[in-house]
Amino acid sequence: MMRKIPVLEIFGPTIQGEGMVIGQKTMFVRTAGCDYSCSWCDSKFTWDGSEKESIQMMEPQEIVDKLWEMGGGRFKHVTISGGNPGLLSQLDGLVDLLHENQVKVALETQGSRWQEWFAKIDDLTISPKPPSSGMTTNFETLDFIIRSLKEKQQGDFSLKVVIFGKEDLQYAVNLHKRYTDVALFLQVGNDDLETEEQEKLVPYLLEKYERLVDLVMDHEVLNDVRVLPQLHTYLWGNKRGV
Ligand SMILES: C[S@@+](CC[C@H](N)C(=O)[O-])C[C@H]1O[C@@H](n2cnc3c(N)ncnc32)[C@H](O)[C@@H]1O
Ligand SMILES: Nc1nc2[nH]cc(C(=O)O)c2c(=O)[nH]1
Ligand code: SF4
Ligand SMILES: [Mg+2]
Repeated sequence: MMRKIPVLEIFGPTIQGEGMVIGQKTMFVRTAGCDYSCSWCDSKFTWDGSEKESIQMMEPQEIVDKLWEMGGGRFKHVTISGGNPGLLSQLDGLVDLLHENQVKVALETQGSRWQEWFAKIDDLTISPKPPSSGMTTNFETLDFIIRSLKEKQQGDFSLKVVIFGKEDLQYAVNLHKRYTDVALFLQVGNDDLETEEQEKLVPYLLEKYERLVDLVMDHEVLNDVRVLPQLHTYLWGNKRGV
């Protein structure tokens, strides 16, 4: 019997608000559970136990049925995020099933675990965590993942680092030097995860975006990077399921 997938949210269609395919119309499947506990995680509910009761154990076909129920004929792209979907070997079946239905598949993961099914992902974002997260990168594992992707990956992949300050930027610089030929995206960190006052959040985050752009413009190593905001926060603030 196929192992079921722990799912916390299925939503969309919406736009991918981050990274390598920003703006892409997509559905989201958010899995439960993470091996990290980033201080600024905007999806803590996936791993802090607060929504344990809402986790649904689903077969790939049930997830596909739900996607079609919600998205109808209005999507061709599904993003799997979490939590860390990279913990779940059983996502292999979901990726295949989506491809059989002519749907492209993206993945958001932090690069702490490898799964063979990563090689089949169309748009794969690896987002290693900088010092502000409180997490430590295992570079042996990350080297293995990047090497495996270079050898096997059928789609595109990129690195994305969330930046909260100068130490994080230095981490991104070191990452860029280590993996020079992998596309690198720098993303503005959101440290106001609680506010519902979107009219205040947007100018606050825009200001942070400008500061990050300034820092990157002045940097001699960061000459081939893309600097992005989390676009969805500009539209919907800290709202969930968008
Ligand atoms: C919630 S995580 C889930 C996927 C995976 N665990 C990871 O971290 O890549 C999705 C993306 O949101 C980013 N993210 C989480 N909290 C954030 C915050 N407060 N500000 C900006 N980006 C954040 C993560 O770095 C990651 O790139
Ligand atoms: N619109 C939208 N774009 C996103 N990009 C990455 C997200 C995530 O939480 O993984 C996310 C999300 O939750 N919503
Ligand atoms: S790795 Fe991703 S989901 Fe896990 S705690 Fe960090 S930001 Fe949150
Ligand atoms: Mg998010």
